[in-house]
Amino acid sequence: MAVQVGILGATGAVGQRFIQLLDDHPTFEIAALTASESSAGKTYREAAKWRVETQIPDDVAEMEVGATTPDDVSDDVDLLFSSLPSSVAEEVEPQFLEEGYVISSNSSNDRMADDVPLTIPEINADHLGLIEVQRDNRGWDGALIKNPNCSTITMVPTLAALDQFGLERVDVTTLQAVSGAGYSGVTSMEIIDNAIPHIGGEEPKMETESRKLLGGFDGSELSMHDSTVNASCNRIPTLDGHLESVFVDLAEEPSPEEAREAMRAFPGVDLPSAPDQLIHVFGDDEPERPQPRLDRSRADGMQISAGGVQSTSSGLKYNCLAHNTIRGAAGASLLNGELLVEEGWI
Ligand SMILES: NC(=O)C1=CN([C@@H]2O[C@H](COP(=O)(O)OP(=O)(O)OC[C@H]3O[C@@H](n4cnc5c(N)ncnc54)[C@H](OP(=O)(O)O)[C@@H]3O)[C@@H](O)[C@H]2O)C=CC1
Ligand SMILES: N[C@@H](CC(=O)OP(=O)(O)O)C(=O)O
Repeated sequence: MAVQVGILGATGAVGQRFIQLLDDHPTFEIAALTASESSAGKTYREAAKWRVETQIPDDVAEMEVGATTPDDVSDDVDLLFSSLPSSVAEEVEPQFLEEGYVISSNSSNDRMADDVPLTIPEINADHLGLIEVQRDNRGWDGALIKNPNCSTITMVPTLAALDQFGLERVDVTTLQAVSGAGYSGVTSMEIIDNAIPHIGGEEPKMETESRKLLGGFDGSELSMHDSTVNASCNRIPTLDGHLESVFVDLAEEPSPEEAREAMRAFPGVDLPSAPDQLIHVFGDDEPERPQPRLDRSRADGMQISAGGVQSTSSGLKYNCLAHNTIRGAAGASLLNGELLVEEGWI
């Protein structure tokens, strides 16, 4: 039977991606859409300024948008996807959790909380065990699970693949697409013919979230991975797709080909929205790849790409890329929702 899902913040940039990705989903059926008070009571077609390249599915277009309160969401909804501004999510998500809802959230609040699973299914599905700890700590009947920041999720699968060689230090510089800032985040006058070498709050997120994702879980407590991570985050005038230049120090000295093979061989998961191969790796015959325009839509935007792998004096350097609003946002929450179903939490 279909799992009934709701989307909190359904009219926004990430909310629209949820609707696109949930169209014809084999397990999930959209049963509730919420947004701010100014959208509540309107049909989705009236409320959303639709900007995704595919059309609004007809059944969704005519659904009524509710306010973002538990009273406006039916008890029949089994799973909520959350794409609210984090300041709003911080206030509203606990109201739903107290009512027993399970939330797969893309918002950044609570990502680093000790009792909140921050999960990429291919990397650390075992961290879902924290839900028991969370329920004990907070007295919620529901459960809160987060996916990481879009720049973090672009890099972490490659780091997870290289950790078999003893990951000690990471230095990363990002080239991030404008869609990450939302539709009104950077103006055309600011970004055309330009690059902005600062994205507020982004660097600490990459430096901490990646160590939580790569860390261990002993059944009751998380431990952070003991590498050092330094990030420099930059906005450039691409629309979608974050490209990152990564330098890693490793305890061992794998050749570039061994590193490429480790990334290629990194296992995927058997979930409906997961790519068959998590990381697409370009060989040294294509040193100019990955590129945002050419590679962001691999496996419907769910695959990570890597290339340009070369040795350095202390390890390796390479480039990686992911679609920031799909693998980096709505697709990441969707995959976590599929994991919650697969593991019996819903
Ligand atoms: N864009 C991206 O690439 C990424 C975004 N994120 C995160 O995802 C979240 C959503 O981002 P994005 O979709 O770009 O944001 P948008 O501003 O495009 O959308 C925000 C959504 O939240 C709703 N909303 C705003 N204020 C309230 C409120 N007070 N009460 C209830 N609902 C409200 C809006 O409804 P209404 O239309 O009625 O105003 C809209 O549906 C953010 O936390 C962001 O940081 C994370 C990773 C990547
Ligand atoms: N800050 C990211 C997008 C984002 O909203 O991240 P987070 O989910 O950590 O708030 C970007 O600018 O590309």
